Amino acid sequence: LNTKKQAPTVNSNCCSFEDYKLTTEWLLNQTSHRPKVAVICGSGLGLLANAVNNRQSFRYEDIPNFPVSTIPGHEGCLVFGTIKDQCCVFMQGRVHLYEGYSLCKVTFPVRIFKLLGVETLVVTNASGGICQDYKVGDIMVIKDHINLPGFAGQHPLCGPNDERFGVRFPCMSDAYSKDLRRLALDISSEMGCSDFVREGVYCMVSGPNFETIAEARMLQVLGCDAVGMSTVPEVTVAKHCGIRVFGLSLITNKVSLDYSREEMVNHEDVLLTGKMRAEFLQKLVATLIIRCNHQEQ
Ligand SMILES: O=P(O)(O)O[C@@H]1C[C@H](O)[C@@H](CO)O1
Ligand code: HPA
Repeated sequence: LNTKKQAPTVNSNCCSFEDYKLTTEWLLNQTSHRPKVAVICGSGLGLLANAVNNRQSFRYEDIPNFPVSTIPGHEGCLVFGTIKDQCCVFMQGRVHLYEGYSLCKVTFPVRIFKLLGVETLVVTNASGGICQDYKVGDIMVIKDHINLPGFAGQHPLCGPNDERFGVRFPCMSDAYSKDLRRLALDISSEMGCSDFVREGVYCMVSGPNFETIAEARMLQVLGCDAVGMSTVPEVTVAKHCGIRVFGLSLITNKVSLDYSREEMVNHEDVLLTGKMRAEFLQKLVATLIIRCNHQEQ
């Protein structure tokens, strides 16, 4: 009698191991770069990849199985190259749940990075500041996150677990590397920029609308310092498969917590703030990449 339980077919597990393998092999055949660090660039932050030398770039639509960005500020290019002697790969733009992608597709690139041999993932995003001390243009080193869609079952690891990537019940209490957080704060201080670099908790909402005031107040009570529409699924999948994670969130707007406030947030302003902090962010990420291997894992 076969007692092995039949795994349910669920939407969230739309990619098979063969899909991941096919994409990885395609990339390995196209490039001789073998990155150890991957960077995901958030809204308006694709210019972080400008630090890369010996570039080789692929459009997402040309990579088999790769999800394609549909949002302005997400160029949709996978850029391989080097920063000093560190081989790295940058995603210029990501895809989001609200674009209609399953979380399996949203996190597809992370598992490709794993199979390519990536050991460290740097995630970046644009977010709204909930913490009252935060100002537009501040950079928040992500200390921890709240997976709000995950509470409602929108979780990238729902569905049959593939042990080739990780365990069924991964620990998330140390999702963001303490060593890399400390390194980023040291680099910021060396650059004389500590006054606008903070550490805090990022909360993911599904979007695409920005928060109502009542929702923003609820997030404040929950302990969120910043709110955005990405990152958490990628971090969860990276941590599941043993990739070390570091996260940066650019505060592009202050979230309204007050009914008398008349400012309205929009995506164009989010992208503009990215441009304002481009130079600093690029230097911070590049220096972190150069120095990250000298840190304990
Ligand atoms: O990809 P990220 O999280 O940086 O994008 C943020 C959240 C929304 O996608 C968009 C709103 O302006 O920017
Ligand atoms: O205020 C925001 N809310 C959610 N996502 C965001 N991304 C940039 N700003 C915001």
